[in-house]
Amino acid sequence: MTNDSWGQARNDLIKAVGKNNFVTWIEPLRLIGLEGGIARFEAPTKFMRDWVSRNFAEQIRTHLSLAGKAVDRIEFLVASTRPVPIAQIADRPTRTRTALAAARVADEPELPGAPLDSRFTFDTFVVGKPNELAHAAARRVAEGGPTTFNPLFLYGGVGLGKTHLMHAIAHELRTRRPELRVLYLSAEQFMYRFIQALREKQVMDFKEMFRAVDVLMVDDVQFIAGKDSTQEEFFHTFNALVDQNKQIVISADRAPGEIKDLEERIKSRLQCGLVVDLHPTDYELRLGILQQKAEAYRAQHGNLKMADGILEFLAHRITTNVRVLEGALTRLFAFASLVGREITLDLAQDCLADILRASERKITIEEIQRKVAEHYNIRLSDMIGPKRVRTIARPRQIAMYLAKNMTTRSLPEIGRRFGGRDHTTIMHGVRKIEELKASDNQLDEDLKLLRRLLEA
Ligand SMILES: Nc1ncnc2c1ncn2[C@@H]1O[C@H](COP(=O)(O)OP(=O)(O)OP(=O)(O)O)[C@@H](O)[C@H]1O
Repeated sequence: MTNDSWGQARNDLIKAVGKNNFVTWIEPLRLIGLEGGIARFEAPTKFMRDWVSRNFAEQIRTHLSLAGKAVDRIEFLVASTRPVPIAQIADRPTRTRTALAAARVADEPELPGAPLDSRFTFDTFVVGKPNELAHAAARRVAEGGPTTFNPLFLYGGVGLGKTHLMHAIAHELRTRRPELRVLYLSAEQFMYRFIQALREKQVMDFKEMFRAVDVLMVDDVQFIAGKDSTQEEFFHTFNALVDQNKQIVISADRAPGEIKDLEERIKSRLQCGLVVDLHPTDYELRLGILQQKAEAYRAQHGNLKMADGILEFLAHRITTNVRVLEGALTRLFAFASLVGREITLDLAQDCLADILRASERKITIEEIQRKVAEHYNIRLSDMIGPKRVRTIARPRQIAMYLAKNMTTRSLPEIGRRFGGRDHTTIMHGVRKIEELKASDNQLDEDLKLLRRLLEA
C-alpha cells in the first residue's frame, strides 16, 4: 500500500513539477518509511537532501496525501555515510586551523582542481600601472577575509598574467587559511568534469562537490560560451556559492559583456562584483619583469654576463605579451650558456630574430576594417561605401580611429583606403570617437577589445 501510494504520488509529481525536475530531484529519492504521519526518504547526497527538502517537500507531502496516505511531515536522510563537510568541521571549536586542514584532507574527497604552478606567486608578480588594480584586488581576495566583491572578474589579453594572479591567490589562501576549501580549475576542466558526471550519472555528486567549496576560481571562462548545458550548470553553481557568500574568482580574455554566446543572465551575474582589466604592458612593466626574471636566473645559475642595455632593448622591442617576453629571455640565457658567450646586442638580435620579427608585425588598415565590420556585424563593403546611417557610420569611424592610432598611415592615406574620402572626413571621424570614448563606456570597451583582437 505504501509503495502504491508513492507510485501514484510519483506519477502525479511528474506533472506537477515537470519532467526535468522530476528526473533530477524526485526520481532518485527512495521511500524508506511511511508511518505515524511521517514519510521518510533517502536522498543520494546531502546537497540533494537539502535541495529537495527546501523545494519539493510540500509538493511531495500533498501528492502523498492525495494518493491516500495522510502525511503530516516529511523527513529526508542521506543514503550513505558521506564525508563530513568542511562547514561542519569548521564549526568544531576545539580544533586549530591546521588540525582542521588535516581533518579536511582526511575526511574529504580530493577537489578536482588543476595543479598550481609553484612559480606563480605574489612574490614573483611584478606590479606596474597596467596591472596594479588587478593585483590589489587579487591581494584582497587572497587575505581570505569577508567577501567584499563577488565575483572578482579578471580579464585581459593573452599572456598578461591572469593565470599567474589566480594561482597566487590560491597559494596565498592555502598558507593563510588552510581550512578553506579552495578550488582552482579552468572552465574547460569544469566542462569535462560536468560531462563526466553526466555520463556516469553522478551529477548530484558533482553539484555537491562544487557547492561545498569556499573559494571557487575558474580560469578562461570564455570557453563555456555557446556550450549550453555547461553554462546552465555553471550558472547554478555560481548562484549557489554567491548565495552562501563564498568567494568566486573568474578570468577571461575579455570583459563579461563582450563574451559572445554567453547567456545574458550569466553576463549580468559576472558583472555584479568587481570587473578588473589587466591592460597591455607598458615599457616600464616589461623592463621590471625582465629584470626580475634575470635576477631569478642569476640566483639559480650563478653569474650571467650580459652587456648593458639588453633588457631595455627587449622591453622596447617585444611588446606582444609577457609570455613571449619570458620565452625570449629564457632562450637567450640558454643560448648564451650553451655557447659560453656574453650576451651582447648582436647575439640577442641573432638568437631572437624570429621573435623580434614577429613583434614588428604591422597592423594593416584592411585588417582593422575587417575586424571592426565583423565585430559590428556589418558588411566589409560598407566600410568604404557611402551609407550614412548611424549603424554603419559609427563602426566606420571606429575603424578610422583605430587606423589612425594603430598604424603609421597618414590621414590622406587612410582616407584613400576608406573609399577615397577626404582627410578632413577622417579627422572628423577620429575626433568624434575620441569624444565619445570619454563618455560612452560601451564604446570604450569595444575599442579596447578591438585593439586586443588586432594585436593578438
Ligand atoms: N606582472 C607579471 N610579473 C611576472 N610575470 C608575469 C606577469 N604577467 C605575466 N607574467 C608571466 O607571463 C606568463 C603568462 O602569464 P599567464 O599565464 O598568467 O597569462 P594569462 O593572462 O593567463 O594568459 P592566457 O590568456 O594565455 O591564459 C607567465 O609565465 C607569468 O608568470
